[in-house]
Amino acid sequence: MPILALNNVSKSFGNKIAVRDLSFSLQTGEIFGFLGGNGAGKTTSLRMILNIATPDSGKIEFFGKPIQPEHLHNISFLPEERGLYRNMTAIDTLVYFGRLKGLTRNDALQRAKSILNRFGLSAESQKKLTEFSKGMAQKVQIGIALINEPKLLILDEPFSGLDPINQTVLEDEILCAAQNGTTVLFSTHIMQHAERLSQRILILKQGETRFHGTVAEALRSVGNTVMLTTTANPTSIPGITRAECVSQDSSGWNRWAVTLGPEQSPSDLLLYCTQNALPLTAFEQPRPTLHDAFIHIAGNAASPVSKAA
Ligand SMILES: Nc1ncnc2c1ncn2[C@@H]1O[C@H](COP(=O)(O)OP(=O)(O)OP(=O)(O)O)[C@@H](O)[C@H]1O
Repeated sequence: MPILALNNVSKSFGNKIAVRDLSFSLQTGEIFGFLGGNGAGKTTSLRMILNIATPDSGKIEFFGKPIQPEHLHNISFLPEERGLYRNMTAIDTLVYFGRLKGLTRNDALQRAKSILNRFGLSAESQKKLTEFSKGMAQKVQIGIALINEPKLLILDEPFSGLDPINQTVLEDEILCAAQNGTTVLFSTHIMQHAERLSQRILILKQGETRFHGTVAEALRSVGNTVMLTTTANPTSIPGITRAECVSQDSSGWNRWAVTLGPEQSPSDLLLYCTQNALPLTAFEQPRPTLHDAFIHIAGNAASPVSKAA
């Protein structure tokens, strides 16, 4: 049985459809990337999952049932809008939330110390949060989400505001939690995190699901792109759907990004180039990234074959 299942969930604000017919389910221990541009509907969806906002239609179930108060001990949420009791110390804050989530005082204290240590905050454990920087306070808030070792961890933009070292610490925490059986649902604008962490992703655009599948499937959707450095204009080569001159050289050797149609392979293109004596100094096939796939899926519609600038 899935830990969480959404079926055709929709929500509007006035005339604005924030989320339309959202459906997905999460299995134990998986890391699911919930992606979309600004205003795509990610936060609204996460708020509906947590019963903070009510869907207009559709069904959301935890362990096969509508959300119940007892589920809340097994779910943690890092909201996009962070807020803490600033007059408490870091350690007291973590222990307080650990106790609220049902831990004994001793367990809460041990876990709080371990979390502060992992996030490099042991020396600051007795300092009040008023003395903390934004990023340090965010690490405490992430610690609050982790302290009960939840079955489902929901993180809204967890990497924003963290420096690169702490982003890596958080990636490791997410991977470690998943290895221990926690299911992780996280939203992000930073595709590198989603590519490294997620088994499956969902991409929203203006409330609509544009993609739902594995990272490998998303990468395949970009299609084959080949980089050519040539003095010729490749726009008329048969089988290519798009050719964009990405840099020009005064000697006439221009670099082109060429997208191949579904029937065309890079080796077909290379054969065509050699058989037709196309002057070439470079022929590269870059691996697409999730960033490329995201732009392809959630960006503007692909433009037709474009000529050199
Ligand atoms: N309380 C609200 N009242 C009116 N409109 C809202 C409200 N909350 C969200 N919206 C609208 O719903 C849409 C989705 O917003 P949401 O905050 O879910 O997007 P998001 O994907 O989390 O965006 P971002 O990445 O910028 O945080 C937006 O058009 C937003 O203006």
